Amino acid sequence: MTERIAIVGGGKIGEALLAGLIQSGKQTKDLVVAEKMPKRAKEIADEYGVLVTDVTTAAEGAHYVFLAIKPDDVDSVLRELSSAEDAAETERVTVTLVAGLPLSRYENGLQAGSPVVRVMPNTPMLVNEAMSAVSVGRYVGEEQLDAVVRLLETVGKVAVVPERHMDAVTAISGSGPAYVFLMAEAMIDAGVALGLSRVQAGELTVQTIRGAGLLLSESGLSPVDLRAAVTSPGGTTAAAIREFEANGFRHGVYEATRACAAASKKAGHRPDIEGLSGPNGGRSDVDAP
Ligand SMILES: NC(=O)C1=CN([C@@H]2O[C@H](COP(=O)(O)OP(=O)(O)OC[C@H]3O[C@@H](n4cnc5c(N)ncnc54)[C@H](OP(=O)(O)O)[C@@H]3O)[C@@H](O)[C@H]2O)C=CC1
Ligand SMILES: O=C(O)[C@@H]1CCC=N1
Repeated sequence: MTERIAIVGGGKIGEALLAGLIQSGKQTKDLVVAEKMPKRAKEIADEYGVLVTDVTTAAEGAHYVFLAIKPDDVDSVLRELSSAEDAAETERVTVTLVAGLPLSRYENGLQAGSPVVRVMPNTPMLVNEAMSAVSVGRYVGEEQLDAVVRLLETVGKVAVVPERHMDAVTAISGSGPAYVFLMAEAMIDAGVALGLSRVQAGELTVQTIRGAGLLLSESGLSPVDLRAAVTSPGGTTAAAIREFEANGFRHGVYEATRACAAASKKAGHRPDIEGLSGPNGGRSDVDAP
């Protein structure tokens, strides 16, 4: 039997998931998207040839419902999903991609005993190169977890992590692509400042990041060894690295990822979001403030 997958939210990450699943061979008839913005709904339907509809219709008969919505939209979607609990024999697994919000939040919002998996993916999913970290809710069976992991593996790599690590994961792999793109932007601007054309600086930068990424993932060598191999004694790279260090590059990365993890943790604490209770906003995996 083919498995039907619903994606609620056709934004950036919802589209990345949809595109990745289609590229990996999923049939469009087994995919459905719920998107509330009419313009965006039409774009998704035209581009990918999938049914784009409302949450209730999308969830009907779906084996997996992926939530790719912003935290503020979660409560209303959970209410819709809960009241739309279908009569089908298949048990639906809810897979949330939302940053910050704990599993308990969904388990409390859906019907009692609903299986929920929390995932922190990233946008390279668009080209089947995602890094997805997965935490498992308490009502998820082994087969259900295996099935979600298999689905996510069609669009990249998957790691299963304890939920208490999700804020850190968000700071490294969830938001991580943005740091790399920021580095690319800065290198292109720097190339222009050194007299290269923007097009040429772009080509040099993109291929350098691509090549360095492949070397890092395929050579089996550590970043320390790979950097040392570029850094000839008394040479040009050493001059550049000295400036990076003097300008606090490493410190900047520590501080930026700390701020990111804190923002993720804060999302799980927000008292203004209904349904949260207790000092940890319903979370059992964080220390009381
Ligand atoms: N972007 C990324 O790299 C990553 C994002 N995430 C998580 O994914 C989630 C979505 O992020 P992102 O894709 O960037 O955000 P977007 O704003 O691009 O996408 C969210 C989409 O969901 C739509 N939506 C909201 N409520 C409903 C509803 N009830 N029914 C149907 N559609 C709805 C929104 O419509 P409207 O605009 O009209 O509200 C919007 O189009 C966030 O929670 C984020 O934490 C996780 C990992 C990486
Ligand atoms: O910026 C955000 O909130 C989302 C979560 C991880 C990446 N993007």
